[in-house]
Amino acid sequence: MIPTITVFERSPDGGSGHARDMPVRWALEEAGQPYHARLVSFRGLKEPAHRRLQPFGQIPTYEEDGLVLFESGAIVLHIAERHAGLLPGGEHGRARAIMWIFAALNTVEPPIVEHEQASYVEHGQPWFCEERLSFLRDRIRVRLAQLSCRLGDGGWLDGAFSAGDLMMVTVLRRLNGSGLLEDHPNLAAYVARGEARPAFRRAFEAQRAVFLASSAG
Ligand SMILES: N[C@@H](CCC(=O)N[C@@H](CSCc1ccc([N+](=O)[O-])cc1)C(=O)NCC(=O)O)C(=O)O
Repeated sequence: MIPTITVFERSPDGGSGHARDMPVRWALEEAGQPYHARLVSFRGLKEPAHRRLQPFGQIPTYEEDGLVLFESGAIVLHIAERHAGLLPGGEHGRARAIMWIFAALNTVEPPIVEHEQASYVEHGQPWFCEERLSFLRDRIRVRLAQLSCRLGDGGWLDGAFSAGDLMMVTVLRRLNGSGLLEDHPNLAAYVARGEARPAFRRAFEAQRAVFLASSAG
């Protein structure tokens, strides 16, 4: 059975591939797995029909043979466990690849999202100030320096490309153009390497096509 994912009918990211259907699309493309994308409006996200799938009223969700999943990391792992190309064969390599999924979502992404929230959502709030943004950027810098040191001149985080790299590239590309990523040429090259993968390009163009169609309408 072909799985169905839910995606924004009109993504607030303007087709730049930062909404969280992107890693799911990318994983499905790496796995060579066709999928259906159900478009959900902002209003539809909050309606009972979608909340039965995703209690937080968000995308993405993943439905296949009666299974309903949410959380992009969990969906990527589910795909990776059932198709070749996203997790190494050996037990230790597999465990480390899963470790890197968590590192991306739990260690590297939080300061990035917190800085985005502060920049776009907290503007105008009494506590908003440039010092807070600067403090949050410094926290991102710490993680990027640590990751840059670990990656060194490696192609991927742990030998062959894995779901851990898919998630880490997804997280890091949110910093494209911020200057923070560019401060570490090996990280910028790592992200570009991920974005150059044919599976990434297919996923990116698919999500962008949805946005462009919504803009034409
Ligand atoms: N932990 C969940 C988080 C899912 C999530 O944040 N979904 C967001 C879209 S991706 C997050 C996102 C949104 C916008 C941009 N952007 O660049 O504009 C980037 C990422 C959503 O549905 N938001 C609607 C709502 O909460 O009402 C997961 O990983 O699946």
